[in-house]
Amino acid sequence: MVNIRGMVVLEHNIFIAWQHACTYNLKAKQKVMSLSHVAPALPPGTKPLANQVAGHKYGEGKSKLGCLQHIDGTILKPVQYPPKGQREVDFYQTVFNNENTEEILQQLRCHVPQFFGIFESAENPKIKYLKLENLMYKFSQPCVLDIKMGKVTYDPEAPPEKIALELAKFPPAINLGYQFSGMQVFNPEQKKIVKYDKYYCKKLTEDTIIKQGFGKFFMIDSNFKRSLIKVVIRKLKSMKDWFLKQRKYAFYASSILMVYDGDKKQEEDCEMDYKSYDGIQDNVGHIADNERTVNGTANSENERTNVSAKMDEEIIVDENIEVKMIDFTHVFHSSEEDQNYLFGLENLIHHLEILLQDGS
Ligand SMILES: O=P(O)(O)O[C@@H]1[C@@H](OP(=O)(O)O)[C@H](OP(=O)(O)O)[C@H](O)[C@H](OP(=O)(O)O)[C@H]1OP(=O)(O)O
Ligand SMILES: Nc1ncnc2c1ncn2[C@@H]1O[C@H](COP(=O)(O)OP(=O)(O)O)[C@@H](O)[C@H]1O
Repeated sequence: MVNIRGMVVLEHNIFIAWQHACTYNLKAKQKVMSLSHVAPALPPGTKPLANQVAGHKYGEGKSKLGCLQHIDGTILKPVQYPPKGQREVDFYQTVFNNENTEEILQQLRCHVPQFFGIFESAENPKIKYLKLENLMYKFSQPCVLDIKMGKVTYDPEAPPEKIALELAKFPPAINLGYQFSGMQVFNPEQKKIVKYDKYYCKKLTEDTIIKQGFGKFFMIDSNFKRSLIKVVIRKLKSMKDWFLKQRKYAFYASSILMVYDGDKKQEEDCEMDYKSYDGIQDNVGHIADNERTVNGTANSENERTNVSAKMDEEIIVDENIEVKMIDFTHVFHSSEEDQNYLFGLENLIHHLEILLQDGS
């Protein structure tokens, strides 16, 4: 049966979007084409991504397209309308192209989810998906935080209307260089997930983001996860090192996703002496600088064993949290330092260090 009211609303929406397209650009016109009032059939072995905290969700929004989870442990992210979708496809295909031997691209791989190619299902070959590592897969109760990076979140091709929209979304981003898009935390005492949606995130300010943002994510009030925060800081510093070296890309509106298991007790005594870690990390496979004797040679076999034992401990803690860059729909080629992203990254590191100092 034809639902007249639904049809009228849909036609009205298409008309509004069409007007928008005329005043904006071709990109918006292509969006009109992808408007749909029904969710597409799910490819076999998939379901809507559970625990997704931000972005396009399956069955919702204008396109009804969203991330799916596959039983094989990957996620399928729909390729979005042009040019957004193609930019993200190009990005992953370049970074994971085994024939490309550029060191800077190979170094980027550890900071993004693994990419397993483009997927399409026989049922609906029009919809293409990026097949990606599911960063939540190994966790039984994932606590998830999506942080959108950059003081500027509109790309160089954005029309004035999109610029205005982005500036209005979260004005403190100009000073912070990042913003929370969404998060969820599992409370083990109450055995329930607490969700903080985009409306909660938009209310955060420069003054509240450390305690009401990161503090909630790491459950500062009940079970403050110091060891996890230290690992996050280290991973972010490693990301920063990559950004200081790279002159390939400018990342706009890209996110950092953090995931840990809310059901797992994070052992404080798993922590190693954090100060000694940098030396170890920079010399993987070698003896750390600060573990050497004054004449520069390693003390003894015992010390070698100590260092590798410490590294093993840290690796265990390291695996307890994922910190990866996601969402590359607004990535552009650039031969300059990405100061926009770096500014946010530096603030992020600094704010987590403050949380660590003041939190307990
Ligand atoms: O087209 P854009 O680039 O403005 O994309 C919008 C996104 O902006 P971003 O990619 O982050 O710059 C925008 O992202 P944010 O909310 O800013 O994180 C939304 O996802 C929006 O979808 P919807 O209107 O909420 O269904 C997105 O709109 P649609 O892709 O759904 O049209
Ligand atoms: N590789 C991944 N592993 C786990 N969850 C993911 C992954 N990629 C995205 N997500 C989830 O989906 C959300 C939206 O992802 P994103 O790539 O930003 O999509 P969009 O382009 O629709 O905004 C993230 O906030 C996160 O919750």
